[in-house]
Order: sequence, then C-alpha cells, then structure tokens
Amino acid sequence: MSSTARSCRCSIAPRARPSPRPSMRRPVMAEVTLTDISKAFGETQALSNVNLTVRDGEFVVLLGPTGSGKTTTLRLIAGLEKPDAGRVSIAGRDVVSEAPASRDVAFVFQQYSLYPHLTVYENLAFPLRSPARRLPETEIDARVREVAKMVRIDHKLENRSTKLSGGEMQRVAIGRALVRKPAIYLMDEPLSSLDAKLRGELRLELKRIQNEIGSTLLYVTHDQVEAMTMADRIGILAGGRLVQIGTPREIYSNPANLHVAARLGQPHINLIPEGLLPGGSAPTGTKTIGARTEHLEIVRSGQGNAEIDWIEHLGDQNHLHIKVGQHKLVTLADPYLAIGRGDRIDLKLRNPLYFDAGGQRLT
Ligand SMILES: Nc1ncnc2c1ncn2[C@@H]1O[C@H](COP(=O)(O)OP(=O)(O)OP(=O)(O)O)[C@@H](O)[C@H]1O
Repeated sequence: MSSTARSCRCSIAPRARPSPRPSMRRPVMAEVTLTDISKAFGETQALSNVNLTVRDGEFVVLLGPTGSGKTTTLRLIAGLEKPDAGRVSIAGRDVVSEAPASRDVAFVFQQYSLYPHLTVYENLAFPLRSPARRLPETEIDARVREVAKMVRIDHKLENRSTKLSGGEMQRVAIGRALVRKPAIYLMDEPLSSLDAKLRGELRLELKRIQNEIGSTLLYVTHDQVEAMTMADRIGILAGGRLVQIGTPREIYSNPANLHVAARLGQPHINLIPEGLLPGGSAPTGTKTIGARTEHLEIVRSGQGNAEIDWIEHLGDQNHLHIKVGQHKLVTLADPYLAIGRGDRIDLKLRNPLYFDAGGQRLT
C-alpha cells in the first residue's frame, strides 16, 4: 500500500469539530492501526500487507469493488476473523488475541438486525442491559432517549421495530451502536439496502452525528458519492491491497493509478490512448490519458476532430457521448449548450492525467 506522496493541488483546511454533548463524549482515545495485515481464506488471498491508521475521531471510508477485502478488514478489527500475519491495535493496545467482546467496537451491518418482538426503546436499551455493564435504569433511560433524539427516532420509541420503515429501522440499528459509546464504530454498507432518497438523507445524518460525537468511524461502501461526501479520508482497496489513502479531493484529483482514477467521478473518467487528442503535454512514457469533464475543451466546428454521438438528458445536466474515430468518450455538459446529435466539434485536452503502460500515474 502506498499513502500517496503527491501533494494535493487543492488543499483542504481542517474542519472545526463542534464539541460533543458532555454525556456522549467518548471516554478513550481511539486510534485504530492495522500493520502488515494479511488474511487468506483457502486459496483466496483476501488481504495482503494492509497498513492503515484510522486516527482518533476520524471518519475513514473504504471504497472498492466486490471482493476487494472491505468486509474482511472490518471483521479483523472487530475480532470476527484472525489475521494470518500482522497486528491490529486499538488505542495503542494490540488486540489480536482479544475476544470480540473485549475490543470495544460496535458493528453496524447492511441489514438492520433488530429484535422484531421488541420496541424501538427496548432495541436501543438492549446493548446497555448486558450483565457485564450493570448500568442503573435511570442512566439507560437517559442514554436511550438522547440517542433516539440524535438518530431522530424519538417519536417512535414505543413502536415495535417491525412497524418501522426501512430508513427508520436503520436509524435504530445505528442508534443501537451509538448507545454503547465504543472506541470505534465499524459500518458495513449500512445504507445500501435503502432507496436513493433515504440513502441521501441518512448519509447527511450519519455525518452530522459523527461530527457531533467526534467518534472514530471506519465505513465500507461501493458508493462513491457516500465516500466523497462523508469521508475525512478515503482508502481505496483493490484485490486485497490498500492502493491509496487520502482526502476525497486528493483521491479524485491525484489518483495514484488507473484503478483509483476509475473509482471516482461521474461520468467515469475517459481512458484514451496518448496522441488521440491534441492539447496537454504528455510526459515521456505516457501510454494512457485520463480525461474527466474538466480535462476536455469543446468547441463547435464544421471540421472538428470529434462528433456528438448521443446526448443523455439528466435534467440539470447532460451527458454528451462523443466519438473520436473508434473511441467513445462521455462528458458532462450544460443542458443549454447549443449542440446536437451528429454535430462536429473540436475536442482538446486541458491538463489531463497521464498514466504509463503499467497504469501508474505520471506527472
Ligand atoms: N469466510 C470466507 N470464506 C471464504 N472466502 C471468503 C470468506 N470471507 C471472504 N472471502 C473471500 O475473500 C475476498 C474478500 O472478501 P470481502 O467480503 O472482504 O470483500 P468485500 O470487498 O467486502 O466484498 P463485497 O463488497 O462483495 O462485500 C473475496 O474473494 C471473498 O470471496
């Protein structure tokens, strides 16, 4: 894994965190570190030499295609799997030999695993009622009500969990992790079973809550919009390796290789051979050029080097499908751009991304 050494062209000022409410403040510092972690299941190498630090209070999102090792990473931290090699430490303590219950982590899964016969109140109180905790009822009650307010389910405390909508159930599942105040929250695609509108709403809620309580959170998703909007840093996993970690802006603007470049951006980055389009100045060894919308200049011209093949109307924006010889590119365009199917255009590159034959970024 390599933490990208490239400097970000657009630096992002650290965000000020609001002070957490006194009762929700976490009792311990909670940095999580994976050192040289490898894990195989039979012939499948799920993770190879993964090094990752989630800093205290940080929201890190692991993004990667199916089978890239995201869930395995969470399960190793939670103690549900043992690494073949490497160390897992939480708050400076090596936890590899500790049982899951002693690790002080809370796991939220994709499917809200609520107790259907219990009310929302009882579901939220459940983790606080373990014999090991022995919390007084008054404290349990105060915590349940505070968390219910935080996840905006306080108006349904007496409802059976089966009487809730999908979004409400997932709020309860998140609330049930929050009541425990663990050192770290691990979330495995907690929003993926919800419809797009709810996902958008809960995305904002989750970010707000994490900001409010300043918790350390490692979150797994396939969804680039979730990663871009929620993460302090995004870690890109591919084939069991952490190929890059950085702020969303760094990962988007300064991808270390073709794989990372293709993970972020809508429409997908256009990957074209060097020499296909004029403009830019390719360094020696360039094989492939990565061109997003902001790297393409379009001028209408009767003699142009490209042709508009198709226009997809998305409402606020259009996707222009452009043909350059045998190659097809897609770019975003203003819906008012006076251009139509079959029009010829001049297409030029403007500071695109350059990659060598091995797919590594060149600058
Ligand atoms: N218990 C297991 N037994 C055998 N193979 C496993 C097991 N758990 C994971 N794997 C394999 O390890 C690899 C990584 O799996 P993992 O679930 O971590 O990927 P993922 O990135 O979370 O995928 P998805 O997005 O589909 O959940 C995959 O090839 C998977 O098939």
